[in-house]
Amino acid sequence: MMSVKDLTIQFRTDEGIITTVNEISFDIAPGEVLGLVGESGSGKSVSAKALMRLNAGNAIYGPKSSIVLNLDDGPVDVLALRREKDMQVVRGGAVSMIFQEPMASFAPAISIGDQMVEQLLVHTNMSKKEAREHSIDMLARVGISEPSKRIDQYAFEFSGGMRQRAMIAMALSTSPKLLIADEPTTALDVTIQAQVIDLMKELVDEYGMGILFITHDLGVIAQTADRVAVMYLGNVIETGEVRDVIRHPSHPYTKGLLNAIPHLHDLDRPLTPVPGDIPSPLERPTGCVFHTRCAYAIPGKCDREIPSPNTMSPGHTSACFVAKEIHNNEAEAVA
Ligand SMILES: Nc1ncnc2c1ncn2[C@@H]1O[C@H](COP(=O)(O)OP(=O)(O)OP(=O)(O)O)[C@@H](O)[C@H]1O
Repeated sequence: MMSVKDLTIQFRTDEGIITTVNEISFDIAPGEVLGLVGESGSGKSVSAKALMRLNAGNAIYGPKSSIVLNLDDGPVDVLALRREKDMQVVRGGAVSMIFQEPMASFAPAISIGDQMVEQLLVHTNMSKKEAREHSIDMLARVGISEPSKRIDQYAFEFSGGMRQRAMIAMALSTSPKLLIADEPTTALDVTIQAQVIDLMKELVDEYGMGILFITHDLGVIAQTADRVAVMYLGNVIETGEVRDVIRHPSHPYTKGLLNAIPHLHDLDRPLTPVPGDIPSPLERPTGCVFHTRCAYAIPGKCDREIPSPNTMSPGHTSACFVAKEIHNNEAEAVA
């Protein structure tokens, strides 16, 4: 449904041109949840914003980059959209986005209902009355009680969890084909986080839409996504079915992310986070971008050559020179 190929995103800055996303490719099928995971600064949000053409004006898309959204009435070449009016299809129409901070989605001085109705008037053929009824239905659908009263309230009158639900209701009210969820549960406490994740899963089943779920937390990805793409400094370094990647991580970075997650059944297990910090995009390392933090780095090779994706199993690839060894070791450890 959404197909991203060789997407490169650079920004013009005072310090020069920086590359924040480097030739990444991924597809999302209807009813599928693709998790995009990586540390802060790895390029997850700028990739997601590209799908909605929401990056700032200093963004430059590489000449080979392609983003195609397949709709019932034909494919849309997202990067070729020029007029603001044409971009509406990927901004709240066929593509919707929910954010970590729901206040970012709601204007503080306009009631939740007026905002939901306005969005429906822009993106659908509904009358005002139909739009209001549909909005009330959507609020009820996401578990907000007394929706016909609540709809006239303002975002500040809702609790954090309710605001998150209202944002999901608003994002889904236009029946998008693709929902982009950027750290939607990070700011919530764990019980509400679980409720929101369950709700999103139900809605995927019910509406058959695809979800791009962005987070730095592989634990959340394990609960939500079907497939995962792990990003590091603008590159997708490992991708595959979630279970495959979590059981047999085949890139040192993915292994590092997994080693940093506490396990409730083994609280004595030491947590070993990836050492060091992600380099600035102004100082992209040569060779494999991860070599400066990698325990497996081979001097003279990893700092010079760029590893291509290696296939570990169908659909599971890792861009690392020692991917096979890591994969096999992990397989033995699990056995
Ligand atoms: N308009 C811009 N001009 C210059 N650099 C930018 C611009 N927008 C984003 N960047 C840079 O792009 C890089 C990737 O940012 P991005 O927000 O995609 O990371 P992220 O993986 O989503 O991190 P986080 O989890 O913190 O949101 C960062 O170094 C950021 O500073």
